[in-house]
Amino acid sequence: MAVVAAFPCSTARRLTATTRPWLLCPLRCSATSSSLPVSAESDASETAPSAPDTPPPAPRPFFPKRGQTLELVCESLAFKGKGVCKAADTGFVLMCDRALPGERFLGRVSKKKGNYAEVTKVRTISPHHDLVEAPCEYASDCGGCKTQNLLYKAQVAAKEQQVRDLVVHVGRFPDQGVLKPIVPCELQFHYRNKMEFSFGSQRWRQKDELTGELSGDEGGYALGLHAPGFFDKVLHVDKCLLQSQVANEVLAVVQDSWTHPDLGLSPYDVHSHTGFLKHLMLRTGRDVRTGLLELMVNFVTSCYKPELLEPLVSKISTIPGVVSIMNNVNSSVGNTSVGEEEFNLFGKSTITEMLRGLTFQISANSFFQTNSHQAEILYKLIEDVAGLKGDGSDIVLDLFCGTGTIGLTLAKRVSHVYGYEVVPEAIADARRNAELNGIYNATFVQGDLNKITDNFGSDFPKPDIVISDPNRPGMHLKLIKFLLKLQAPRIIYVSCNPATCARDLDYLCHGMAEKGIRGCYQLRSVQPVDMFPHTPHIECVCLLELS
Ligand SMILES: C[S@@+](CC[C@H](N)C(=O)[O-])C[C@H]1O[C@@H](n2cnc3c(N)ncnc32)[C@H](O)[C@@H]1O
Repeated sequence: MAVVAAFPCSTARRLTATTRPWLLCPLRCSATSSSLPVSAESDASETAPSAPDTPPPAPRPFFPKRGQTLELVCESLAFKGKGVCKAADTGFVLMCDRALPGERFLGRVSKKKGNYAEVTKVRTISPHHDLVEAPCEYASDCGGCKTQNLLYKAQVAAKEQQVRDLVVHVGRFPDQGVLKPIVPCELQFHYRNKMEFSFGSQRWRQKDELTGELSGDEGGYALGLHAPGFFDKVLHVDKCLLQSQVANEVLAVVQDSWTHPDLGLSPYDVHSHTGFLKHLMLRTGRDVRTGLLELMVNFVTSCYKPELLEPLVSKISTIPGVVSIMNNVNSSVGNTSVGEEEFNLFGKSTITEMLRGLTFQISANSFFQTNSHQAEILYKLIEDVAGLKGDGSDIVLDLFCGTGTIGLTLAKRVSHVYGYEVVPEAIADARRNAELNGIYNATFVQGDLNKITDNFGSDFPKPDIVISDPNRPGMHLKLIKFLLKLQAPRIIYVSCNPATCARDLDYLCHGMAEKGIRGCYQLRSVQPVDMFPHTPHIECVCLLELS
């Protein structure tokens, strides 16, 4: 089915009605879909199935009103894990947060957005297919794990379907031939190597699980995760099933101690800009020699007062596995966890992680793939499609290289890697990681790939392989034009947003007639990978070859 609203128009560069007529001609709703104003009586003739050879009735125009209540059935999952529902006999799409495939519910129209509307769930009438009990007690509140109560097999099937819909409808590729089955994640819990919790002056909890309405609790200070959509409201959590056991131990110790009046610790208040503790970041790595987990604890505070942290540091440092305690001091009013200054309070100031036989040193603020187990698999898939010649002569261009991990894992079997990345600290990490692993054929350059000039490309030879791993907005048109001119034999497009990925694949393969841009690549494969079970995120590795 066409997931019309999987890619809201505001984020689309070129998904307009003129170039994407299916946006305005959504498919007929499926037999499972129903949406009747609850006050209206069902008209049997509207829902009766058609005789097999009678042509389908024309979709009926539908203009839902804000505040209108509809009975809906969720058909699939789309953008940001929202449930896709259709108004009966109209094909009109309504998106609902926390609706899961097969769920029948009452939804109230909260927003109208061009060719689709958003609804807020009011009440579940009958639950979704593949219902399981969410193991985490906070699953319905915290917003991180939107699909924990959906059987994992169904989660990955929904992700695969989402990629298929986007590749077909946004990318304009045939349904058959390019899409490979999704690679599930073996570890469905405890897979995240980094979590950031916030301190708050009040505990919030969801008053209404369905509408997400919050209420303040008298229970005192909070340490936990932000309520979905709120920068200033913290939901208190004692543990998170996505992080390692040792990280949960540390969280429990901090929770037990930090509010004790004798310690004089106060949470930072984002409105009054007073208070000390801003965030608690927990990063898990592995000792390169023993392979055992090692943990970095990073307190982000509004000023430098190590004496205030001392009682917590002495407790936490005794937990086996804790090898580093850091303090990032961030005196700005912003909510970021990166400090202007960083201090080491205990142990080392970096931890390590291994990927594809290389060692990476990770500091409190380094970017690193957050699921190390699945990153290993992702990078192996990248290497498999890279089609290295085997004689060490390949030139690799690693765009959006972050700390250089993808390029570095290929470096020992190629002639040279050129990496480009906008964040200076990530480039510094990439250079350090190269040295740490004895790699001297990798050059990392800081630069903004959204602002390339005609000169771009003069500093490196023509690559045999381009790897492009942009963040969610995808590639800038300037960069796409550059790649079409460069004509490298292969492009491996690694994406964390299948919608912008499908759009960019379309440009690279089919061009853009209205701008006189000709595509010159063939899409060979799209490999979805589940890096983050229970969340809406989907990663894809796509192989393009010069036509
Ligand atoms: C999805 S991450 C990929 C990181 C790396 N390839 C990896 O596997 O660890 C995207 C990277 O693109 C960088 N980035 C975002 N916008 C950029 C831009 N305009 N120019 C260059 N790099 C950018 C981000 O800082 C981030 O490191």
